[in-house]
Amino acid sequence: MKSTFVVPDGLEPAQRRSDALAPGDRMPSHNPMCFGCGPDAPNGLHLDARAGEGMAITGEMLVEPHFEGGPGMIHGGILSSAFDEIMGMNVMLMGVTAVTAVLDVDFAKPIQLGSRLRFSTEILGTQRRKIYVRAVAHLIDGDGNSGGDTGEEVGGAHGLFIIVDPSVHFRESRAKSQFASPEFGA
Ligand SMILES: CCCCCCCCCC(=O)SCCNC(=O)CCNC(=O)[C@H](O)C(C)(C)COP(=O)(O)OP(=O)(O)OC[C@H]1O[C@@H](n2cnc3c(N)ncnc32)[C@H](O)[C@@H]1OP(=O)(O)O
Repeated sequence: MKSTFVVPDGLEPAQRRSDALAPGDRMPSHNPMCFGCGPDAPNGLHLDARAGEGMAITGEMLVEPHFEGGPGMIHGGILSSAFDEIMGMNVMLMGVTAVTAVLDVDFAKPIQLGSRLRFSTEILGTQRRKIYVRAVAHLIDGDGNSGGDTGEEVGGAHGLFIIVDPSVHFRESRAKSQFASPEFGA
């Protein structure tokens, strides 16, 4: 992966919450209207994420016709959103609420509409409230085999996430959401 993002030395290892999902379990959406993972978001990415081993998760996404940027190609903002979402879901393995402070994307190869993408992401470590995450995206084989990262690597990303108190961070915005959850102070 080509990147200028700097991951500091000496990170603390991230801790998986004791009741985290088992490897292979589907990661629940944190908000049904979320553009990235929400099942009810009408034009959303509908990322399907699964818990992995250790501090890793995976996800899959179909590149829909309405994700178009250049003719026949994925829009760069869509791929960025997918990386943001899948890395944000990765952080949920820790049982904390964190928001993206920095997103660094390597658009390694053009991605055509109709492709299926497989994302693999892992938490690299933490430093105080900061969580460092890395992800890659591969094409899933044309035969529909999604069992591994066997297709071409088409992108990569790093994310810096900052742990927040959800009852404070979403205090003013939550009234604008169709989704009300006690976790977000509703
Ligand atoms: C609800 C669950 C969601 C789960 C999945 C969601 C997936 C999608 C995730 C998103 O897209 S979230 C939406 C996009 N992100 C935002 O809207 C965040 C907007 N920014 C903020 O709200 C604040 O800037 C932020 C909470 C990120 C930081 O503000 P704070 O005042 O809480 O942090 P502070 O300034 O005290 O900095 C804490 C540490 O982070 C560092 N930091 C903060 N922003 C940084 C930055 N931009 N670059 C580098 N470092 C940064 C800062 O230097 C410091 O490091 P040290 O511990 O070493 O002192």
